[in-house]
Amino acid sequence: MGKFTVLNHPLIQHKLTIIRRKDTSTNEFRQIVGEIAGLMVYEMTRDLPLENVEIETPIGKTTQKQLAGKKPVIVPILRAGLGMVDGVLQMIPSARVGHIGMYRDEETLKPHEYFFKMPPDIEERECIIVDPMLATGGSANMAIEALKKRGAKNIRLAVLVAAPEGVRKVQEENPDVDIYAAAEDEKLMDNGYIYPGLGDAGDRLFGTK
Ligand SMILES: O=P(O)(O)OC[C@H]1O[C@H](OP(=O)(O)OP(=O)(O)O)[C@H](O)[C@@H]1O
Ligand SMILES: O=c1cc[nH]c(=O)[nH]1
Ligand SMILES: [Mg+2]
Repeated sequence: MGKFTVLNHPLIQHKLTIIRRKDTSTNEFRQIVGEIAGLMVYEMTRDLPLENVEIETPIGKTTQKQLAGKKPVIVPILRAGLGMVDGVLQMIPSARVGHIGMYRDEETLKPHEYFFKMPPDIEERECIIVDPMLATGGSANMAIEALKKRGAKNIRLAVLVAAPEGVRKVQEENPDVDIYAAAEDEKLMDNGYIYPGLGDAGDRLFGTK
């Protein structure tokens, strides 16, 4: 089964509380989602492989470390996942970005895919899916499966708020994928929102409600 890790660093927890507040402005919400995403990706990439590289400093030759292999790919699930991209790119500026467009039907809560565009060679890249909310887990599972269908082998998922139901569903259907969250909340409500959550992440990021 994939690991589920809550990244409960004090800075992450503090910032998450700010964006949960219903009075937090669109501007501040957007800014802080990016900051949390950057802190999360810093924590969740501790195990990325390194390789030796020969370099020359102004003083002399030396062997040092650099990230091994092809650049990782950040995969936001549109729309809300877009809010996490810039924060992640501040930590890994050379990462590639692939997009998966998806929305949940408000009645059935089933996800629908409407866009998919990845950089080449995703089978050789670490794929980091980003989406602020893991609710039923339907969107995350569909995104993971879409990536696997195109050959992706190393996939991890970063969400801000996870419902226990969504974590279970991803672990059951995609046991090879590790999940990282800033918080695990109490439950999923009948209407598909996470309690206490932060509301509709896409609407809060883009001011669409
Ligand atoms: O785990 P699930 O039950 O699938 O729900 C989570 C999905 O719902 C939200 O997107 P939404 O469908 O609201 O689209 P948006 O990002 O365009 O607002 C959220 O950003 C996730 O992608
Ligand atoms: O609470 C939730 C659940 C799904 N999507 C959101 O944006 N918020
Ligand atoms: Mg939404």
